[in-house]
Amino acid sequence: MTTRVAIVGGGKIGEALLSGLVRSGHPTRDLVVAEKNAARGAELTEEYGVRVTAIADAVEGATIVVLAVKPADVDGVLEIISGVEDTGEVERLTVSLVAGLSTRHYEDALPAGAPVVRVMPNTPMLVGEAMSAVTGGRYATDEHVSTVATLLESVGKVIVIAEKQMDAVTAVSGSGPAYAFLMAEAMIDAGVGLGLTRATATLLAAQTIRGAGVLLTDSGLSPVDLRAAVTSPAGTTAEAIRELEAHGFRHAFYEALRANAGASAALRAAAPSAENDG
Ligand SMILES: NC(=O)C1=CN([C@@H]2O[C@H](COP(=O)(O)OP(=O)(O)OC[C@H]3O[C@@H](n4cnc5c(N)ncnc54)[C@H](OP(=O)(O)O)[C@@H]3O)[C@@H](O)[C@H]2O)C=CC1
Ligand SMILES: O=C(O)[C@@H]1CCC=N1
Repeated sequence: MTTRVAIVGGGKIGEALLSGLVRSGHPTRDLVVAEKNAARGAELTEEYGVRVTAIADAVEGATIVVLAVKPADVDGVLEIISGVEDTGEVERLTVSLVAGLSTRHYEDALPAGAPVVRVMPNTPMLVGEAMSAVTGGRYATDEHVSTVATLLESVGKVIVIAEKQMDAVTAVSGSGPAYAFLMAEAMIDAGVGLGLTRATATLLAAQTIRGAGVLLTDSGLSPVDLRAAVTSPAGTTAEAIRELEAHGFRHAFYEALRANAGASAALRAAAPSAENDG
C-alpha cells in the first residue's frame, strides 16, 4: 500500500524529513505539509513541489501523520487531528518527532486505541544522513514500528529503542549535530586567530569533521583508537588534547548532555496531562 505522509509543521525538522524523503524518491504526490506560516509553506512548495494545506485537509487520507511542531503546539494539533474522521479506508498512524512528550501523551488525546510511534531524528535527515531512534506506544504493533523504521531508513540510519531511553537519545543524537557545529565554529574562530582566512578555516574544519565522521562510522575502529592514531608521540595533538582536558572538555559534555536530558523530562512534566512514564 502507498505510504501517504502528512507532515504537520514545516519548520527545521519537518523540512529535513521532507527533503530527505523527496531526495530518496518518495513521490511528492504522496507527501503533504501542514504549516501555520503561509510564507514558509510557500517556500516549501517552491523548493520541494509539495502541497501545503490546513491540518485537517493534510491528515485526511494520510497513512502516516508526522507531528513536527514545537512541544507547546502539540495539544492544539492533536485536537484538530482527533476531529478528522478516520474513514476506515486507511489506518492512520501518528508519528511524533517531538522531544520530551511520551507516547502516552498522544494516546490520551487521540481516539482510543490509536497507534502512536515516537521518533527522535536529527537534522542531517536533510541530506539523507539522519540518525533516528524509534519507539512504539501501547497500541503500536511491531508492524507499525517497522513501517516507520522503513520510511526513516530512506533518510538515514534507524534504531528501535525502549521509550525510557528517548531522553538520552535526544541528548546524544537529537541535539548532537548542534555540538558538532559548535565545535566547528570554535575551530574556525581559532583557525582565524592563527591567521587563516575564514573561508580556508571553514573548509578545513568542515572536511575534517566530515572525514572524522566517516572514519567513526565506517572504519570499525573505536574513537579511542582513531584518536590515538592522530596523536603522535611528543606531537602537536597531544598538546591540544591536554589543553582541552584541562579546560574540562569531557566534563562539559557529561554536564551538557545531562542538562539536555533534564530538559526533555521537564517538557513531559510540564505537559497538561503530565505523563511521566516516557
Ligand atoms: N530541530 C531539530 O533538530 C529537531 C527537532 N525535533 C523536534 O521537532 C519539533 C519541531 O522542531 P523544529 O523543527 O526545530 O521547530 P520549528 O519551529 O522550526 O518548526 C515547527 C513549525 O511548525 C509550525 N507550526 C506550529 N503550529 C502549527 C500548526 N498548528 N499547524 C501547522 N504548523 C504549525 C511552526 O510555525 P511557527 O513558527 O509560526 O509557530 C513552525 O514552522 C520539536 O518538537 C522538536 O522537539 C526533534 C529532533 C530534532
Ligand atoms: O532543541 C530541541 O529541543 C530539539 C530536540 C532535539 C533537537 N532539537
